[in-house]
Amino acid sequence: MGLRLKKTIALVGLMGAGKTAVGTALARKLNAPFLDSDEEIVKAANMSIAEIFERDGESFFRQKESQVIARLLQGRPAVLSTGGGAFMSETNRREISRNGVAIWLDADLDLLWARVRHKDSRPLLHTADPYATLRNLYNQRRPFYALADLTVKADPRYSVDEMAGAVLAILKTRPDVVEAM
Ligand SMILES: Nc1ncnc2c1ncn2[C@@H]1O[C@H](COP(=O)(O)OP(=O)(O)OP(=O)(O)O)[C@@H](O)[C@H]1O
Ligand SMILES: O=C(O)C1=C[C@@H](O)[C@@H](O)[C@H](O)C1
Ligand SMILES: [Mg+2]
Repeated sequence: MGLRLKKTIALVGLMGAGKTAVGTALARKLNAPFLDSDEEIVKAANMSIAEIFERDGESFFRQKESQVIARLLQGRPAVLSTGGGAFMSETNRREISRNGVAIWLDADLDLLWARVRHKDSRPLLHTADPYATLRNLYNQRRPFYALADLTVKADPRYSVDEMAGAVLAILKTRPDVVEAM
């Protein structure tokens, strides 16, 4: 039995939650397009996110991020992986709820840290104590992520594909988002 996506699913959560990895697997399961706001910004600017932060600053990045998210939400229903900070913006939250459904991939701090610690592609973690920075972001941002329509708790034992399956199981309880065909 196939499933048809009726609205765009926006995945939200901190760096390392799996928005990109799980989103890619979920889109495959739903036979839907996969979009990643970070990736779209990188393509349009022809620069990495770290380079954009360095050259133009975070607030410029946030403006571009809002524009890209608004544009991507206008297309046909898709799985949209958002940047880790996108859901902090009230404008972005409103756009997402008007046009789609937000799902928080909720991973514990230690799991997030295990996944991001060896990569230097995340400019916000270019600090003297990146673990403390991640912990601060985790504490500041959880109340905002909790505003998402749905939450899927990440289990450290899950593979990417199993986590995508857990998201799909929750989506099946939402006939306004997916329908059997
Ligand atoms: N069960 C799992 N769920 C999600 N990611 C997993 C899992 N197991 C391993 N990973 C790995 O953890 C990393 C998650 O990072 P990913 O880039 O998907 O996060 P993100 O939420 O998109 O972060 P960012 O906000 O920085 O873009 C990937 O390298 C992924 O392969
Ligand atoms: O958590 C954040 O604020 C960010 C997460 C990444 O997805 C990128 O959007 C960027 O590195 C900022
Ligand atoms: Mg990502």
